[in-house]
Amino acid sequence: MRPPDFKSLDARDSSRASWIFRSARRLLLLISPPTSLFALTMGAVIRQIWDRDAQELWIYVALIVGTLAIYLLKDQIRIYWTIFQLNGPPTVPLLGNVNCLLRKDILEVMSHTAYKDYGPVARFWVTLIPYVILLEPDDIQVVLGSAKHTSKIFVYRLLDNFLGKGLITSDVDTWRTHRRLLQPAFHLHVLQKFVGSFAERADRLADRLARYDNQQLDITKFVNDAVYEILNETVLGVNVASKANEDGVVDLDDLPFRKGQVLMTHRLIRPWLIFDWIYKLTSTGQQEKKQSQDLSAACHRIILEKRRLQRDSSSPTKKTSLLEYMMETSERNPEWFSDEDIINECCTFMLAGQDSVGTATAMTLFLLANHPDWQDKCREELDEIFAEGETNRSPTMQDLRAMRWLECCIKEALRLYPSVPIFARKLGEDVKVGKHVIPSGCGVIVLPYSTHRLPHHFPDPHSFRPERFSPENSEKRHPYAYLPFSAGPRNCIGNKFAILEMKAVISAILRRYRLGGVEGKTEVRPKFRLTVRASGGLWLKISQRVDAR
Ligand code: HEM
Repeated sequence: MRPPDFKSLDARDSSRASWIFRSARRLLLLISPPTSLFALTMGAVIRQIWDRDAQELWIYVALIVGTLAIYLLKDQIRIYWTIFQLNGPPTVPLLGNVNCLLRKDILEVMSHTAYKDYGPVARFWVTLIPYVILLEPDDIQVVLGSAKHTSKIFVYRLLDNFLGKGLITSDVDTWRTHRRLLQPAFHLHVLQKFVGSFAERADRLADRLARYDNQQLDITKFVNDAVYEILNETVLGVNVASKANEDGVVDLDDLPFRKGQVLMTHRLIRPWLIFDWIYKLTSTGQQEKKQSQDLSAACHRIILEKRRLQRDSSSPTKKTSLLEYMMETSERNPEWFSDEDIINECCTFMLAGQDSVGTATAMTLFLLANHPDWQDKCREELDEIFAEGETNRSPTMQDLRAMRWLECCIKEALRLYPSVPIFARKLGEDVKVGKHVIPSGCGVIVLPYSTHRLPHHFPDPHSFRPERFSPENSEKRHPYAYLPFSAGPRNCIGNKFAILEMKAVISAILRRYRLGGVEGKTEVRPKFRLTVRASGGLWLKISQRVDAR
């Protein structure tokens, strides 16, 4: 069928068309200049078509579609333009650089060669989506330090099932509201209530180690058990002691928070699984969905039980966990914080606070075992805090805060082996870093594992030197050079919680045991995961102190 002959439109239609174009032009001039300019050009083109021969119609249609496509994709085009000017690892068709995540030496590349090979601003392709990697603290500060760049990149969506739609993965608007509501729960005066639980579970761990006196052991599992018990008590308010059998062995297997598995890399190296509707059809997808449903159901059961207890109790029950704090927040702000939000945030805390703290605590113990001078320094500090005869005294908040050398050792362990070796943001506006302008909408990756080992910020970067974190040495450092907990408005909300908890666990062990290295197992063999792991475990030898405090 022939297209209509526009020239045959009658005069009445033509004058109505002119009136419509004139009015539209006036209206557009009131809107923003670039949009108006674009729309006016398009209007002029359409007007031309209106007056043209039918044969030329298709050329104009093609021109319009092309211009429209460029206009709609202009942000993507700018991102690709920037990316092609940056260096980065060699790519593989379709996968981009995702295969790098599977390299055994990926952490070694991050810590030893990435900066030398690609410079402070590099590019990284996750399938067909390009990202910019920033390694220098000055550049990182521009992004992390600003409230304009608090969005997360799409990859975080792949964590939804595992972490729940809580603070880590939620969109900016939800995140802002929830962060404001939950921040007070992590103030020191609230954390103070958890110190008893930290100390009690740490003591139980120290008791459990007694049967390994003068033996070698992989400390990882012991520490992970203690951390899991602490989270059950402090986040969910589960009475862990009531779940111990006659031998003191705690059984928390009825709760599913330990069985979680992060399947992000599994999906990234199979790009078709990035699409939720395909992933949900696979057995892994269904398994992950079931896991997420189990976590939600467990939290829901606990909430109902707590509500029942509150109803049945004549006097107001004392809040002893983050869950109870969140229930109260929800009662006060039902329109902003629902039961579903409580469940999501509970799952997030349970999972975000598990391996991160477990790895950092085990790494610190391992490094102390292999650096006896620092172990002695920490022990002397503990001997000053706990007088003779105070062997059974649990630490108070003041005691924990007075463990300054121990804090330096924990910080140094987190510098060398940051539990979270990678995280990312999406830019909310253009950002200038060095000679490059990174366009708004582009994803930016931060690698603490690389930045923490830049020799111009941390001289002798691969050595364990906790004195770097003494107040006088820290003062001179760039505030964004050290990022184990990220930084800026979307940093780790559990930062102080984690440091206090680690101090409680490590000090309980150092008060009762001397730690030594195990021949042939004195090096950490770090493995890249969402949270760093140690391949082959973290081995040390423990012996009871005769002069325990
Ligand atoms: C050594 C222990 C820990 C380390 C190294 C660590 C590290 C981090 C890092 C790097 C982030 C930023 C992630 C990102 O931007 O994608 C983060 C966020 C977060 N962490 Fe931690 N974390 C630790 C312990 C904890 C604990 C104990 C909890 C809770 C009980 C927790 C809860 C969270 C939450 C909820 C966020 C999201 C914060 C937000 O976006 O507002 N973390 N953590």
